[in-house]
Amino acid sequence: MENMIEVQNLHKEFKTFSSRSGVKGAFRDLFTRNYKIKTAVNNISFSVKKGEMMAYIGENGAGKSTTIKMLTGILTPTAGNVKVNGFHPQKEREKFVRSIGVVFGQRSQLWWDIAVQESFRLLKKVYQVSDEQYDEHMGYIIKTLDLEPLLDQPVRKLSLGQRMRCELAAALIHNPPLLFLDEPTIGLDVLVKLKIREFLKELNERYGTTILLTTHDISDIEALCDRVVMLDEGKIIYDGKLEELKGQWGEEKEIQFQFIKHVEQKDLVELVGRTDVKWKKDEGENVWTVSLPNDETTISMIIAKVVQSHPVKDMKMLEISTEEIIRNIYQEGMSNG
Ligand SMILES: Nc1ncnc2c1ncn2[C@@H]1O[C@H](COP(=O)(O)OP(=O)(O)OP(=O)(O)O)[C@@H](O)[C@H]1O
Repeated sequence: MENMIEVQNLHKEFKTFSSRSGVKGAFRDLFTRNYKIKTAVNNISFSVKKGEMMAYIGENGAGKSTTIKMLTGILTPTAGNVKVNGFHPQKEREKFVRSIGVVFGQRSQLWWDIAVQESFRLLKKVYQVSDEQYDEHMGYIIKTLDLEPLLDQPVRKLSLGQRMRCELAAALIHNPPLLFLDEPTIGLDVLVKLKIREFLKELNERYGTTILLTTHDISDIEALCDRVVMLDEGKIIYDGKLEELKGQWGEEKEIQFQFIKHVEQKDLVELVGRTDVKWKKDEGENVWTVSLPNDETTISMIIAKVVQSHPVKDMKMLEISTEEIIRNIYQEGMSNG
């Protein structure tokens, strides 16, 4: 089997009921309820190859979680077919669950009050992992994620970054060939993010683990995924390489300046005097953002000019979020779906 995930014409609708107001309304609700149909995932098809690392992105409410819930067997599709690691996630639930690992940012696999080590032992039992397998595989995971100092701590005492590393380890106890990650680096500081990315890359190389992740952090995708599937209002609007997607918006870069003193827009515009360099006022005192062509000469020229003429308190390159990519694609009318 070449594909780890096969999705055909997958569709999910939610029925949401609304209540009518007043006594009369409540009375009428007794007999007929008003309901609306919300299509969360709209007839999508895609497949993921064994060993592939794929980013599944889209704005809030695009339908990412709903898709992943169907792929992991938590939700039943309204229509369509799903095959994951050779299983039907709902029909063969028990066997299926043993073949995947899941890390959902908000939900924890670990028990709050007991030591990390104890949680690992319980999960080892649940997944029926042999001692040898555990020692070999988890020994590697614990070492690579640097968990040794955390093993005796109760989970509630861990920082977010420490907990995320433990969650990852917990999801991998049975060394599943497929890993689902929902926002694995959200809220983490840069060093922990880097560590987690490094780890996932290594895992993929060592075991050929297939990884499907959702993220709002473009650098997660850059570091890990060759392929991006982008969802909008339940439909796939892009499926391809990040490079090509970047080509559609990558010509622009944004830099944010916080000036020490008040600055007028016309001063900034005159300073640079180019039409492909645009300034906008941002929230915060004396904060301005410039968008400009993404080439090094232009960028350093503009930074030099600005800093020479207006004392700067702070300056940062803005990371482009996937939301912006999507917005840009719309604005430029480049969606190909
Ligand atoms: N149980 C539910 N009942 C009704 N509507 C739902 C339910 N779950 C999701 N939806 C709706 O389906 C749409 C897709 O939601 P989903 O959670 O899949 O989006 P998402 O892309 O994961 O967003 P986010 O990035 O915010 O997690 C949304 O409009 C949401 O309101």
